[in-house]
Amino acid sequence: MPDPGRPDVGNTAVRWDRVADGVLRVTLERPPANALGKPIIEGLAAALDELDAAGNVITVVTSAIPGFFAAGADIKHMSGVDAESFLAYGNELRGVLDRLAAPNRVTIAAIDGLALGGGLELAMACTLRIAGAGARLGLPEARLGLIPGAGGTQRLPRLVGRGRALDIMLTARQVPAPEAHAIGLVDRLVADGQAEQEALKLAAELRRLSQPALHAVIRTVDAAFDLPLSAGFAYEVAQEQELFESGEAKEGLAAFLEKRPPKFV
Ligand SMILES: CCCCCCCCCCCCC[C@H](O)CC(=O)SCCNC(=O)CCNC(=O)[C@H](O)C(C)(C)COP(=O)(O)OP(=O)(O)OC[C@H]1O[C@@H](n2cnc3c(N)ncnc32)[C@H](O)[C@@H]1OP(=O)(O)O
Repeated sequence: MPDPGRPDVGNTAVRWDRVADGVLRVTLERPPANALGKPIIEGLAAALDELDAAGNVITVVTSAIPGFFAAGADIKHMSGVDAESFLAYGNELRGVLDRLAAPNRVTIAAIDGLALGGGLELAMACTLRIAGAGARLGLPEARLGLIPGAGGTQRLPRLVGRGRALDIMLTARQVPAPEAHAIGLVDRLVADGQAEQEALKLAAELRRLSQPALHAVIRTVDAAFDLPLSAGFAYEVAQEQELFESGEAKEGLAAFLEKRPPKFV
């Protein structure tokens, strides 16, 4: 289990700490708006290295900046780099978000405040999103002559459907959390300012379940978007078979019959 820490003394933009057995909190803190420049990109990469080393942890990604989850890619930096650097940093950011989205981990974005552009793309790379009632989410890249370039055009339609995704990206508007919850962009809507607390509570609940089973659920649900139905059913069966032959199902079934909590990995 990783100790509380930071990537290195020089990087204060991302820190992580264990808040319960098997639950890790990754906190973004880069004033004034958690812009996703190098400090956060590199900090997230270091936090992911720790997560990979820790194995079965549930991760909550949260912010220590009042009013912001993250305001997107760093405009101040973007306006000063050439196309090659822009592409390179974009690849770095996309790479980190793709690692975050890996199906062998459960991540929960705790959103209070603004999650815009790359900040929302970061949240959409998480397994689940919990938002406080005052949060606002959007992909306003069109205001800058850009498009969401860190997975937003692919992940948003999968969450809310083509029409709503186009509405959000074409209008570049901020979606209030209650609307985001109603359309499926946010999975749980909580009182304003309570997203992190609720995310940590959910993380502790999920950690008591079989992590291989949770990872298989994520893999199988994600496969549904890429496979024809019959192939999706076959993939589901294969995942079920693999779990049934694992120690997890044997432990889960035995624990039920013995009326005791299961001891999962
Ligand atoms: C060397 C590293 C290079 C890193 C480059 C990035 C990687 C490359 C990316 C490629 C992949 C694309 C990924 C993504 O899809 C693209 C984007 O995310 S584009 C950005 C999208 N986000 C936005 O458009 C939001 C921009 N911000 C706003 O609209 C407003 O600031 C706000 C959030 C609505 C808040 O408005 P206000 O309350 O009026 O407050 P201010 O505007 O004064 O902002 C306060 C303060 O925060 C600074 N700030 C806000 N957003 C950003 C930002 N995205 N980047 C940098 N700084 C930001 C703002 O400048 C103010 O700072 P201050 O002036 O006080 O110093």
